[in-house]
Amino acid sequence: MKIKNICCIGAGYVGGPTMAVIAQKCPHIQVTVVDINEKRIEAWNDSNLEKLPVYEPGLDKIVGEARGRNLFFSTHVDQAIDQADMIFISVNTPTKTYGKGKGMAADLKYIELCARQIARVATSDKIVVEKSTLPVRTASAIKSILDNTGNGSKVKFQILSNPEFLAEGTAIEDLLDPDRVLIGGDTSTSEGNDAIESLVNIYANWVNKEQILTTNVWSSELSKLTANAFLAQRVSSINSLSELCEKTGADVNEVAKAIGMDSRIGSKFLKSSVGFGGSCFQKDILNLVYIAKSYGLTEVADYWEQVILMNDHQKRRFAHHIISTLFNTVSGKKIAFLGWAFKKDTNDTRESAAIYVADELLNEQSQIDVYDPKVEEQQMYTDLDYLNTRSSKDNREGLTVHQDPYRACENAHAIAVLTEWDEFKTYDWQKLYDRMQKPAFLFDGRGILNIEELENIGFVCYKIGKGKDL
Ligand SMILES: NC(=O)C1=CN([C@@H]2O[C@H](COP(=O)(O)OP(=O)(O)OC[C@H]3O[C@@H](n4cnc5c(N)ncnc54)[C@H](O)[C@@H]3O)[C@@H](O)[C@H]2O)C=CC1
Ligand SMILES: O=C(O)[C@H]1O[C@H](OP(=O)(O)OP(=O)(O)OC[C@H]2O[C@@H](n3ccc(=O)[nH]c3=O)[C@H](O)[C@@H]2O)[C@H](O)[C@@H](O)[C@@H]1O
Repeated sequence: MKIKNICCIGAGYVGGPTMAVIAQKCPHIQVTVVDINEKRIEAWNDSNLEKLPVYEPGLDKIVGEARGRNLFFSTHVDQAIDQADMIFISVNTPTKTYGKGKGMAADLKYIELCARQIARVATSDKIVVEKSTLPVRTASAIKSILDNTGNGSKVKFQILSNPEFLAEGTAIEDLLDPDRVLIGGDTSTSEGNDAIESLVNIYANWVNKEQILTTNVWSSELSKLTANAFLAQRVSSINSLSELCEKTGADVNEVAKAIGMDSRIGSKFLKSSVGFGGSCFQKDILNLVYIAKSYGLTEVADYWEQVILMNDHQKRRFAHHIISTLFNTVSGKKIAFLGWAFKKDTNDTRESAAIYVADELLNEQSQIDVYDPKVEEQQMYTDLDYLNTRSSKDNREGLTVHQDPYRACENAHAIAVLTEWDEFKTYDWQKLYDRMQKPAFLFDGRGILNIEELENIGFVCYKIGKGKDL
């Protein structure tokens, strides 16, 4: 089947950039991204490309090129579903906050709503593509809903799994030049194979065929959770050793380099940090743990859960190290945070380590002053309020947001680097030092600063994973 019209449900961090790239690379296909969030769609349609709801280097250029030509953003979900030959479901699949599986299982209510809506609205055959990250075997639930509700008895549906592997901050690079594209489908029927081929042909407009991998649906669904679990496990592994480095005089960056040169280990994803964040690692591992538990695989579940426990420990120990270094009290002391986003080059703050470190310090009555180049003030308060640790008013009193890093650090007792934004390395650190309380403490939670230079200025420094010479 030659695809002429694509609809994507969900205009978020995945739906927006993914569809923008498909539209740019396939000018012969009309792509409509729909969402129930009117504000988000308005922002995607804003004539000022700086106001797109997702900040990703290079995204504005691609949207600018394709929008209005063959890329559209709309709130008319039914209409877009009806007109499409292929529908991507790219809605959020957060961790459940209620009922069975609370705090672990993926909440599939948005997915189910999409499936029911597609079944209700569709008047012609459709290929439905799971783009969201889903528990293994979700496709069978989607199929059952599609076939048994709405117009399901009249129209035919094929379900594909096409998980997304982009990382935020490098989404456009990752989409334009992916390591692989994974497509799972019903390989046992000719209709299933045709559907797989239709999606392969879309990606083949810019991705080498050798990099387009086709599998059965279950392998595809499970590969996505597995990939995120492996990636997060590497971060927790190196972070666990950062603590041992600090105790023994080793330097975690040197250890990472030494092990990473072994081609069997590889050098990527070995950067020790204040803990991984982002909307997916924690949620997807918890989901994996839940699935393993539901099959009675206790050892498998416990093994992966440790990745999360290690990450929680890393965030907490960074906060506690600040407190103990500042003579065991931060009450009334000003601590400047450089960075709030969960990584550089994104405005996304979901599960960012900064939120949890701030929460611990606010519990100790610290005053926090934050500067982040891309995160908006309101977002920071929303993040803290979401934890429900204290009142909204107390969060606003405890945390002040700045547009200027030098202002944020004025009179601070300590600076903590929470995100690895490149611009932090270019600051006039002497100027920052001069404006701070003394002793001026610096806690580099990302290992990006030149500690020797800072110590020469007079800072008292801590760098994650760097032990002192014994
Ligand atoms: N953020 C990332 O970097 C990656 C995310 N993923 C996965 O992709 C999925 C989406 O993630 P994000 O884009 O980050 O989420 P998001 O929260 O940014 O976007 C999801 C959008 O779906 C919309 N939505 C929900 N239900 C809807 C409905 N019934 N009809 C229309 N719109 C609806 C929401 O309003 C929201 O704008 C998740 O399953 C996630 O695990 C996968 C790879 C990377
Ligand atoms: O499913 C998803 O959502 C995505 O999750 C991650 O992407 P993302 O969370 O956007 O960003 P990463 O670069 O993976 O970073 C995640 C967290 O780990 C931290 N990290 C990463 C690498 C590292 O060496 N050290 C480290 O602390 C980052 O600072 C960040 O907080 C995966 O890398 C993507 O392949 C996947 O598609």
